[in-house]
Amino acid sequence: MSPVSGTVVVPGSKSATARAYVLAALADGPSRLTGVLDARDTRLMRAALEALGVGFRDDPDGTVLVSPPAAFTPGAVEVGQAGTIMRFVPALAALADGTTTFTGDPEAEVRPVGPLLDGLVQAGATIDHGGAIPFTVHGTGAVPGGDVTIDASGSSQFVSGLLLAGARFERGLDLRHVGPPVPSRPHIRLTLAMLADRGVDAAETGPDTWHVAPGTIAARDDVIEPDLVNAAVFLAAAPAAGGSVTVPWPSHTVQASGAILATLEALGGVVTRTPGSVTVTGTGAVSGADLDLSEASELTCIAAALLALSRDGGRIRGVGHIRGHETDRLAALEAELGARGAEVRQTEDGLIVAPGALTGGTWRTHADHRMAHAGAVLGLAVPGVELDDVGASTKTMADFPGLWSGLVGA
Ligand SMILES: O=C(O)C1=C[C@@H](OP(=O)(O)O)[C@@H](O)[C@H](O)C1
Ligand SMILES: C=C(OP(=O)(O)O)C(=O)O
Repeated sequence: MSPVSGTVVVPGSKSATARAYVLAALADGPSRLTGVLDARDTRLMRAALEALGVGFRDDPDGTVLVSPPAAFTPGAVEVGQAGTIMRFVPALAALADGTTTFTGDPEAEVRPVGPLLDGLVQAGATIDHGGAIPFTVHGTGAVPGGDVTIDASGSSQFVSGLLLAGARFERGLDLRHVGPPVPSRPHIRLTLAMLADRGVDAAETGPDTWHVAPGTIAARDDVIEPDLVNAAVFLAAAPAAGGSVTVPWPSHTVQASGAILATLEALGGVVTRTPGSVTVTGTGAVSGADLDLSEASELTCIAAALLALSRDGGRIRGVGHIRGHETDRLAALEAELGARGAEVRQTEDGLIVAPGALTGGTWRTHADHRMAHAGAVLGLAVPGVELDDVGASTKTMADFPGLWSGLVGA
């Protein structure tokens, strides 16, 4: 593989777009959003909110005007595979007067959602559920709120899903987590930051407790940052193939910027920052590493692919909960990297990756966008790796193949 060289403009953040749509739907007036992600997850989020009575208007300048309804209407919500929809929208359905059903892809039906729904029930909502999709929310037009205790070790989105709507509960929300550590903490910080931007009095009040005061959520025009996790896929091409990749990168962000860049650096990338961009340079020699990805578990798939390309291999810790992501990512990585010749073993909270003589062949994406990214990264250094379904990448990027071939030229 010849070295890569180029700049990639990555679309808007999935996580920020989902929050901006939900908060605009809950707000006290219309919000204009710029730079939103247009991919499967966010299209389905719009459709879900539309089903609850929220208005969307796409303007010619690319901005989206979101108009909240006077009161949410009940409807049918299709989540696809999106954790953000299955965990963020139920609270809004509980604020509607009537019954809302939630259905999704077969892969979504094995993703955990029980603690979030139990939390809403503790807040006074009525929900029929068996801990997973499909489930039914019987809204009464109001949620009493108050004290809620859940185990959010399965997903930070259980916390975010309650915090986002907590101000609209009659008594607000006092949320406590009890259980093993909550993963993906930067995503909770993103939730709190976006609530603060909208005038909501919401804060982490202790290591595992959060308070949201009751009140209005102010409408706000907002500009969505690029998706830094998706940017990492392109940056990872530099250590995998050698060369240099630049992406626009906000100077100040509450996305997991530090964890993402530290991970790429640990794997052999040389990171250079300028105001507004990041460049990663590599030699094609990937470094072995022992990585704690509990703050940035979405990086696991590309990190495991890079470790398989390294001379010494390494370990990934702190990501046991990703067995409940779009697929069981630890099992999928063990299977696909193993099939290509790496020695990969699951641990309780991650993976041990020992390099082997890697060979080409079919890389199954397991209907998971981040598995598609991992296969693409691996294929830069291993001839003949073929993804069975690059279409899985449309979950969070409408045109990953176009952006990828624009960078790597194939
Ligand atoms: O709130 C969010 O936008 C997200 C939170 C994280 O979920 P987990 O806490 O389940 O890892 C992350 O992995 C997911 O891609 C997006
Ligand atoms: C886990 C992910 O997504 P979701 O928002 O569906 O949980 C992900 O994008 O890696």
